[in-house]
Amino acid sequence: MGKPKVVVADPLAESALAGLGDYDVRHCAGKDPEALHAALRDADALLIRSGTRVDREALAAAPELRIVARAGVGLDNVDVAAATEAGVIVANAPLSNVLSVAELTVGLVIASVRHIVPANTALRNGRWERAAFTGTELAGSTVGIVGLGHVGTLVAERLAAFDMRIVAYDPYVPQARAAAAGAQLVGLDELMARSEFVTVHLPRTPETLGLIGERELRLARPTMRLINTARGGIVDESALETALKEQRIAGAALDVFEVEPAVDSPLLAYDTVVATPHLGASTAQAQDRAGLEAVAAVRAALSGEPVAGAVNRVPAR
Ligand SMILES: NC(=O)C1=CN([C@@H]2O[C@H](COP(=O)(O)OP(=O)(O)OC[C@H]3O[C@@H](n4cnc5c(N)ncnc54)[C@H](O)[C@@H]3O)[C@@H](O)[C@H]2O)C=CC1
Ligand SMILES: O=C(O)CCC(=O)C(=O)O
Repeated sequence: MGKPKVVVADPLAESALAGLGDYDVRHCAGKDPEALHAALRDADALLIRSGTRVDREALAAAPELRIVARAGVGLDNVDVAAATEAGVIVANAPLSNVLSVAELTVGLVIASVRHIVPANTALRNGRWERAAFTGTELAGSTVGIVGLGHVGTLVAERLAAFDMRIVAYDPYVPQARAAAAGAQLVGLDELMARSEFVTVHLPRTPETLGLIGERELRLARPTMRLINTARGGIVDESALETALKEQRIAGAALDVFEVEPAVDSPLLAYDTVVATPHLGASTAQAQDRAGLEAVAAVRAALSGEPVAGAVNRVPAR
């Protein structure tokens, strides 16, 4: 029997790749379905980040596959139900990068309200404009956190240190847990109406797609700034663009988009939008942790041991 075959379909930290030395490792461009399907033909394990879509077709192309290991949190790019039917373990690294996402979120809040990006652009273009870029202090303003899970809680704790009031919408979280994070649970409509900042920390599911749409944005204050470091599509981008165009909200800070790469997004045309290319997890520390956890999951699955981070149960093979 040869070495188990492990396909690496997205860029992973070197520290993680070092843990695959005793396997037959093949790299492929996971965003290209043809290349992915060809690489999966005799693969025992697949390592991915957010750039690779593991759908029913990809699973059908992988008859030997035993595990899909996601070096990160979101599993919206993996058809977990189809994997379970096919007897393939799906595992993620649920805490690996949440601190990095929370820190980027705080950065986007400040960048947005203090006009850091347009002020930088103006200065580089020879314009010393101070009055145009007057901002607002965070202290005393209200932030609405949509989704009070791992990232949402870290964001709440950090923004509380700026003396902000924290309200949160999450029907699955008990009041006591919200209170421990310094947040008051409210309904989504109340959150939209009360907040100067609304920050989204939900998984992308059929239930959350379009959760913040035209109706919700119409409840917002004209001073509201919307931050999304979770997933594109949870905020309806066309409704967001209309709200920005009509100046019904003050701005948005976006790390994620409905379609990525989002180089052609019409949202990029607005000075009131700060945008980053899905960088929430892009720190050295988060990538080391995510990659190492995903590799540990692969090693466990290929040796028939229990897989930490497995999100489904499949019969042992
Ligand atoms: N920008 C980036 O690079 C990254 C983005 N993410 C995204 O952030 C998301 C959140 O991450 P975590 O906080 O770790 O997840 P989590 O699972 O800890 O928290 C999600 C929260 O959303 C709540 N929720 C689920 N459905 C809801 C609904 N319909 N309405 C209101 N609340 C709902 C859950 O109760 C839970 O508390 C991930 O699913 C992922 O898509 C995660 C890591 C990196
Ligand atoms: O670096 C990545 O793969 C993106 C991280 C992410 O979006 C996640 O972990 O859910």
